[in-house]
Amino acid sequence: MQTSAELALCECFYSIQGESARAGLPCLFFRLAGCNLRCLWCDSTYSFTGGRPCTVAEAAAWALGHACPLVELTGGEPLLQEGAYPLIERLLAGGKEVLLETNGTLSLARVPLEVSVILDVKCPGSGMAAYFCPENLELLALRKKRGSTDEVKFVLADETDFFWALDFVRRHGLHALVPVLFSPVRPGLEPERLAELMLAHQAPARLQLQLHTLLWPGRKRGV
Ligand SMILES: Nc1nc2[nH]cc(C(=O)O)c2c(=O)[nH]1
Ligand code: SF4
Ligand SMILES: [Mg+2]
Repeated sequence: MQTSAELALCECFYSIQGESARAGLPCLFFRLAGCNLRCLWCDSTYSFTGGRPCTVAEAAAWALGHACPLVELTGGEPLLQEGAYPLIERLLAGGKEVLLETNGTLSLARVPLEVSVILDVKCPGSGMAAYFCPENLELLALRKKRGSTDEVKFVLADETDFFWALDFVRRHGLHALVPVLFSPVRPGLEPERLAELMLAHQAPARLQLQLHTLLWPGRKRGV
C-alpha cells in the first residue's frame, strides 16, 4: 500500500514551462501517476497507470539538487497521492517556487498558500465537466485574499466550450480574482479561431498555447 512517504512517479524532467503565467521559464516537473478523470482529449494517457515507486525523500532530493528554482507537480492528478503533500512541504522548505497543476475535482483545502495552483475547470467537450469540486471556487477566493498567486485554466475543445467557459468566468467573476487561461485543444479548436472568438467577445482571459508542443512537436514525454 502506498504511504505518505511514497510516490508513484510517471516521469520527472527538466524543461521549458509550457503553460500558465510562468510559460517560458525553465522548470522541473514531477508527473505523478494516476488520474480520476478520463478527458476525451487527454494528452497524457500514459500517466494513468503504473508509475515507478519513489520515496518523497528521493523525489525532493532530485529537485533540491538542481539549481532551477521553479518546480511543477502535474499528472495525472497529483492530489490523488498523499505523498504530494510532504513533497510540496520539502520543496517549499528547500526554497523552491512550487506550481501545482490540478484537474479541479479535488479540494484545494490542504494545499499550502505558497503553492501557485493552476486549477483546471473542465469544459463539456472534455466529457468531465460534472466532476468539478465547487468548493474550490470559495477556496480560490480565500487563498487570493491571503496572498496566493493561483490561476484558472480552461482547455477548449470547440466553440461550445468557449462560450461555456466565458459564461463560467463571468458568472463567478473569476477574472477579477485570478489570471484566466484559455487553451485550445489541438487538433480541435484552431488557435486563430480561438483568438478571433476572444477578441470578438472581449474574453477576460489569456490565450494560452502549449509552448512545449510548439518547441518539440513530435515528443510525447519528457518535455
Ligand atoms: N513543458 C511542459 N510544460 C507543462 N506545463 C504543464 C504541463 C502538464 O503536463 O501539466 C507541462 C508539460 O508536460 N510540459
Ligand atoms: S485530468 Fe489531465 S491527466 Fe486526467 S484525464 Fe484529464 S487531461 Fe488527462
Ligand atoms: Mg496537464
